Amino acid sequence: MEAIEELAVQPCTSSLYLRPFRLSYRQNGTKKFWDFMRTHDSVSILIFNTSRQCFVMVKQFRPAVYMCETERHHPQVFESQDKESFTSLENPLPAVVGVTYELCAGIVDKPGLSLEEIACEEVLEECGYRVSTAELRRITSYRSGVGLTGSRQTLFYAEVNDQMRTGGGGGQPEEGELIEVVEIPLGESMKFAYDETFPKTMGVIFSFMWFHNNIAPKLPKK
Ligand SMILES: Nc1ncnc2c1ncn2[C@@H]1O[C@H](COP(=O)(O)OP(=O)(O)O[C@H]2O[C@H](CO)[C@@H](O)[C@H](O)[C@H]2O)[C@@H](O)[C@H]1O
Ligand SMILES: [Mg+2]
Repeated sequence: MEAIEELAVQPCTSSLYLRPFRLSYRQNGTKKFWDFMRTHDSVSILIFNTSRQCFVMVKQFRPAVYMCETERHHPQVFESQDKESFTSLENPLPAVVGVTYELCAGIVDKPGLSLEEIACEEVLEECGYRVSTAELRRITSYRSGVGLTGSRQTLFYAEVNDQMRTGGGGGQPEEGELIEVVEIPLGESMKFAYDETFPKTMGVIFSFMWFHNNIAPKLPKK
């Protein structure tokens, strides 16, 4: 996962994944505008393995996170205004600065499928567990970015056990996905949640707290 080479950055002029727009409007008499992006909604799934009393999560290289870290070290990296040219990155930072811990998640980009069906596909592709839609519990949904995208993420909970594991997960190689499945033991989960040395999404922290409030009190005592 961590052999990232031949980095080059370029302005994005057209994309399947995001489209920038500017909305102009008048609010209580004041003229304003706001720049935003259209992106896909997403689903994410908190997975708890009851056989091993651990959370099943994914770890992956995130270019956006990597480039934020890169800009801190090389502030000029985004400065080129030329729409065509690539800026090659000399002496790139190690890829590990762009690797984050996340819930299993995926974008909602298949019009024929329900959120639950997409969630089950992601659990299988990314983590290797076969879960049916009836086994998912909807926790809630929220806006994952109100300033720039406004997109909605729906969070589910799934309990799995070792018998439901049908493969290693790891994402879809044909889509270029390279995902490492990681297990966080229940007993270490809140320490992990607040340990800033493990870069992670807010969904991880929120869902661990949800689990501790809603599921942990009802777990059979071991
Ligand atoms: N910007 C991009 N550039 C190039 N290729 C891209 C891309 N976005 C998606 N892809 C391609 O589409 C695939 C989609 O993967 P997933 O459906 O698992 O979404 P992901 O978990 O990355 O992000 C989803 O889930 C996370 C976690 O919640 C949300 O933050 C996020 O908005 C949502 O897209 C990627 O592997 C890649 O091939
Ligand atoms: Mg994903």
